[in-house]
Amino acid sequence: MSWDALFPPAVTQHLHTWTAHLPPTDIQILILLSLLALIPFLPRPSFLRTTVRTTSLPGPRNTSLLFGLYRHINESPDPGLVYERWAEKYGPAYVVPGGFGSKRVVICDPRANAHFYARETFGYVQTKLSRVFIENLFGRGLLWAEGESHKRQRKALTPAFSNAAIRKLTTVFFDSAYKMKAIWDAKIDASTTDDIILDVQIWMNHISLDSIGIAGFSHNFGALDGNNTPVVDVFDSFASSDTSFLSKLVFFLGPVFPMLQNLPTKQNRMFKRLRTTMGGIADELMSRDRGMGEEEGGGTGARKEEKSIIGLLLKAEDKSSSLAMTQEEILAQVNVLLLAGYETTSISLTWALIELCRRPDKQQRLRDELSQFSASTDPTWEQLSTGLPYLDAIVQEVLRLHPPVEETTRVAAQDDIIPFSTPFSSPSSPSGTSSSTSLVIAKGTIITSPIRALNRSEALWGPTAKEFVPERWLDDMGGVHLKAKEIVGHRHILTFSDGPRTCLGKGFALVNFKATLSVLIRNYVFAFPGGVDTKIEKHPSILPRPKVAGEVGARVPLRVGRVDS
Ligand code: HEM
Repeated sequence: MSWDALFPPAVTQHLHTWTAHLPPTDIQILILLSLLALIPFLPRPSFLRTTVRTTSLPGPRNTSLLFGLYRHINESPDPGLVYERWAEKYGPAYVVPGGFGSKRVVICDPRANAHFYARETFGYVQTKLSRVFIENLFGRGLLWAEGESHKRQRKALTPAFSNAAIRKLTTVFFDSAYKMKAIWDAKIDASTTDDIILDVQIWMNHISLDSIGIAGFSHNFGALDGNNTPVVDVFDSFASSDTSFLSKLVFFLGPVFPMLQNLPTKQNRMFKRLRTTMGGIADELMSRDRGMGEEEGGGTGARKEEKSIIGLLLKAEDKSSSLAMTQEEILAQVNVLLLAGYETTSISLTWALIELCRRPDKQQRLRDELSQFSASTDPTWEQLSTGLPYLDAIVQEVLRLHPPVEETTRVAAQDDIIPFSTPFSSPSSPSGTSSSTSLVIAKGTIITSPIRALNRSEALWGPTAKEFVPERWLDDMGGVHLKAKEIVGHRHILTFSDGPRTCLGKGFALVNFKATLSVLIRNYVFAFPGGVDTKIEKHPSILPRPKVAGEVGARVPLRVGRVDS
């Protein structure tokens, strides 16, 4: 079969160039895709048609039939900037074309975003692609569930994330940080120089995995001890990217053909390995604590700590409870909590160290604030939460500039009208372009909230929006920019998203982040071996990670020396 039968000459020329480099299996997959590609152009059956039409919106022109502009966005060094520039050109609502005639509406207005997030899980739900992806990666747990099922699962887990529960975990976070300190100290002692070079990204991975393991599941993965357990291996392997043509194809065509997520690409095989490994761990953790409860009369062990994550999961096995979960849901929660907690925390800590290397003056100011604690005392939960304004400002600024989850994409489960505070333009009116503050959304429309763009928008945060300025969170700088106050997420940033799906582990993450960073900055001085202007690039992984330009893999080597050396 020839491409020429399917596509016009301009397209076939591109396809011939590509396929010349592809093995036969990839060609077969491309042929299959081409046939599937015709589906969107077939007339839709009447029962799928809706009488409501999404307001027609302006937007960038499509440049690729196969990938639309999704590849352009994803492969850009700063996808947030791409969205921001389009917002400046087309207004706070615009359409971005995807592959094969698909498209999504991007909303860049604070009020529109508040409305969108508030309606998550009922009005706006995971796209088919996300559901396949989430199911492959985590299973059918909290992240996969919608509506009432999501509500029930979330209610069952919420007590583990109360302030009282997190306060008790503070010592766990410090214990992990001191364990890492002991290892680093030994390395420095063994070195002939005063400082050593460490790839901090891998260390932040290991401390994040150990902290969530112990705090959430009373399980020590031993990543800091150098254990090469399967789970550590699998997590580490995420930092290596899969840049094969097939993987790219699957990634970019996924929005149109979600089932492609099931093809055996390197990344999908990695996800499968993770699921199998995690399934084994989840089973082991649950049966260990289930056994403990039975042996000790059901009133001890994990059951005694009923408000811990594992305690609540065990409780959810009780079928008579209104918050009962199926075994599949319970195992999926273990995956969600481990992966959601590990990946995001590790990326944020790495970015914090990068920003503090770029600005040694700010690193020193943080150290000065922390100098009120002697070698044998650490900040309490209260101090970490509200008593250390510069630490808080640093953490908040890192989360604003580098949100690990860069956007939220959902599909409208019902027709809706999204209110805007700033009028957007629509070319649909009979008299030409009109402006409006009500965006009509038809069921089935895909919507994107560009988190990174909103967190770093000059229109919202002022001229220093792209700079690392922790002082903006302090009163002496007059606080957050007036316009940014219209954003309703956690302290006017959307890093933890918002609404019914807002990050469940936010309190856990913030205290862990602050406890770990406080130990690191009190004890070590960090610097780029290549100087403050060292270039940082994006490294594709489950979530994009930072890397020092020129390094192989997601490596961030930093010079680490003792504070008093
Ligand atoms: C800096 C650290 C973190 C960031 C930036 C972050 C961010 C987010 C975001 C943006 C979402 C929404 C995802 C979506 O709707 O698609 C989310 C959900 C979630 N996060 Fe986090 N997260 C962090 C740490 C954690 C930690 C440490 C845990 C657990 C220990 C956790 C548990 C969860 C869970 C369970 C959900 C799903 C909530 C739901 O669907 O109802 N997160 N997180």
